[in-house]
Order: sequence, then C-alpha cells, then structure tokens
Amino acid sequence: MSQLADFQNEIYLNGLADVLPGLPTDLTRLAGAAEAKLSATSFGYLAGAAGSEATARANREAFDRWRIVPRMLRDVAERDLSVTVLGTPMPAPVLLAPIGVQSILHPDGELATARAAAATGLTAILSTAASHTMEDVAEAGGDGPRWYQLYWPKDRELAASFLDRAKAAGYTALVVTVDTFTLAWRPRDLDRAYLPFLRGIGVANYFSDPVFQRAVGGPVTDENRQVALLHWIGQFGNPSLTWDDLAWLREQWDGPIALKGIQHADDARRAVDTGMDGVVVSNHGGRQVDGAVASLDALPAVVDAVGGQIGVLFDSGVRTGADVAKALALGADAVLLGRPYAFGLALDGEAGVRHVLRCVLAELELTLALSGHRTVSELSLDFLARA
Ligand SMILES: Cc1cc2nc3c(=O)[nH]c(=O)nc-3n(C[C@H](O)[C@H](O)[C@H](O)COP(=O)(O)O)c2cc1C
Ligand SMILES: O=C(O)C(=O)c1ccccc1
Repeated sequence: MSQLADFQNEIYLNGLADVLPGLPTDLTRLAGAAEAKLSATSFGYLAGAAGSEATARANREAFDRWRIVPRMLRDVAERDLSVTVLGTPMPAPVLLAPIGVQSILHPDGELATARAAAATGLTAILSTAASHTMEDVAEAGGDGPRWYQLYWPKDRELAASFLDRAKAAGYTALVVTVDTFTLAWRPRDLDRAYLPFLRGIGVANYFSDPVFQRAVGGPVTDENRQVALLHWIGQFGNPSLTWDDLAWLREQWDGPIALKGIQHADDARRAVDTGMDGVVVSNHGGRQVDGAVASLDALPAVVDAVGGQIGVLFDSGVRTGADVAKALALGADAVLLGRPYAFGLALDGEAGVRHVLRCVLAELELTLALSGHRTVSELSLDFLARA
C-alpha cells in the first residue's frame, strides 16, 4: 500500500499541532516563510542566484511548461517508489543536494539535515564547504546513507585527504561539482559584501584537515586564522582542471563518482568516456552562469547522450512532488532537492527539514498514483504534455 503518502493521513487524523511544525505544506511558500525568519544576508545568500537571476527564474518556468496527463483505472493499490541509484537503495528517487555553510541558516546546520535525511531514509550529499566536519555529520546521520560532494581544491594532496576522510567516515558515493571553481557574480551578496567564508563559516572541513593544517603551520588558532582564510581562498577552486584529471580521481576513489553541473550532451558523453558512473544535470540553482539554459530543458539531450550507460541525476528548480515526477518522466534516475530543504532547516532545524522531505515524498507518491503509476519505472514521456 501507500507508505510515503501516509504523511497525509497522519496530518488529517492526528491534527496539525501533533504532526506539522507549523510550516506550509505548499512548498512553494517556504521561501517567504524563511525570509521572515532569517537575516537579510543569510536569506540573500540562500535564495539568491547569479546576475539578473534569469536562469533561476528559467529553472522554474521550464517546469511550468510541462503538464502531467493523468491516466485512470490502472490498479495503483500497491505502490513502490524505491530505487537504487549509484549503488544506494532509496525509498524514493530523491536526494538532498549538497548545500554548504548551513550554519548560516540554523546552528545545527548539516547535523540537523543529516538527522532528518536518516529519519526519512533519504541520502544527504554533504558539501566540502559544510559548516560541520564530515566526521561529525556522519555521526549525526548514523546508519543513514550518505554521499560526499567534492570541491576539488588546487592541492591534490588536500583533495586526496578529503577523499580518504570521506571514505573512512562511510560516505559511499562521490559527487564532484565541476561548475563552481569560483563563485559567480551574485548581486545580492555583492550588494552587502557578504561571504560566509570570510566569517569563518563553511571552512570546517578545511581547517580540520591535516594537509591543510600543515600548509598553514599547524592547527588553526586566533594567531594564524587570517593566514588560514587566505589559504582557503587560494585553495578552494581549481580553474585549470580538465577531463584528463578525472583519471587521477578515478584512482583515488573506488566507489561511484558523478559529475555535478553537466548541461551539454557532449560533456555527458565525456563523462561516460572517462569512466564516471553518473552526471548531475544542474545549473547550480541558477547561481553560476546567469543566462544559462534551464536545467530541465538541458535534461532530455543528456539522457539521450548517455543512453542508459551511466546514471543521470537532476537538480535546479525542483520545488514540489509534481516537479520531481516531471524530471523523472524526462529521464532522470533521481532528483536532488536544493533550496526547499534549506528553507525548512532555517524555519525549524531538523524538524523543518523532515517536514519538507515528508511533504515532497507524499506529494510525489500521490502525484504518481493519481496519474496511474505504481512505480517510477512506469514513467515515460507519455506522462507529459507541453503546456
Ligand atoms: C546556499 C546554497 C549553497 C550551495 N552549496 C553548494 C555546495 O556546497 N556544493 C554544491 O555542489 N552545490 C551547492 N549548491 C547547489 C545545490 O547543490 C543545487 O545544485 C541547487 O541548490 C539546486 O537548485 P534549487 O535550489 O533550485 O533546487 C548550493 C546551493 C545553495 C542555494
Ligand atoms: O553558494 C554556492 O552555490 C556554493 O556552491 C558554495 C560554494 C562554496 C561554499 C559554499 C557554497
């Protein structure tokens, strides 16, 4: 029977106070609620995007241009949305996108996110730029599945150290973000001259690293803090990387690897050719190249190009369960949820993230069932029509 959609029954039967942390169930309303709670700088960093934010808007508009065409009388009594993606079994094809610096949203930051993900059985992808160390986040997540996102630093030894630590802490798959070797032109942050890192947020995994510490003359203290921050700025991204470097990465990590930030079919094919296990079709939520194509519009060509040889994950612009269903119908194997769960974190910590995840999963299952689908594999382009 239905499991993920049980959240709906729980709300109706047990009442609002017992089930909901007072947050909207229309997930498109989360941003407004979070804005009222956060400082202008934190909200600006989270909700903002690159340039005129045209690509961030385009991500949403692309979803609106597809409409679902429900099918009837197909016996959807037994539903099962579970899938296995890059070796990880999941109750539904939804993961938590890597979002750095989460302590600007809530003091528990990534620890709360890891706990909420574990409670719902979903996989959280931890950012290299997390505000808590990957070891502490792994402990918070307990038995829950976890993947690690790499921001590939200039120093290979530091990169290798990150990967060793991630392996030791039980992260099973690696997501390498290739669209952000530097932050883009982001007016909301520029107008306030706000960067979390310069306030020491998002550097926990660097400052705690033995290779990093060696480079700054020992553990980071008040004395060498400025040196450490400057070293971080110099190390964070590597604009010289090419496809050839992936061979080295492949040697360092024996689990699955996915490249995050792929938009072009030829890049997706190169990911296959270089032995990657997956790609994440993403424009970083419109935060990098303003004017870039909507991520959903880039998805079909990538799906076509890889022809099932490797996994295709998707993010940017997903806000509701129906959005997840649309991306799956267009060929994604799974979808990463970004800002929505971060809004939940800002609003109510672990409970807020759990709320958002449960709403998305319930809405996804109801959308599929009410449209005549029992499993994710039954979805096809037939599910959609152009608006
Ligand atoms: C505040 C914030 C921080 C982010 N930090 C990272 C990060 O550390 N690593 C990364 O690969 N992507 C990062 N992303 C991008 C997300 O992983 C994801 O691609 C994006 O949020 C998806 O778009 P959506 O928010 O519209 O769903 C960040 C996004 C936001 C909003
Ligand atoms: O803000 C971002 O989009 C992002 O990816 C990032 C990069 C470095 C540190 C924290 C977040």
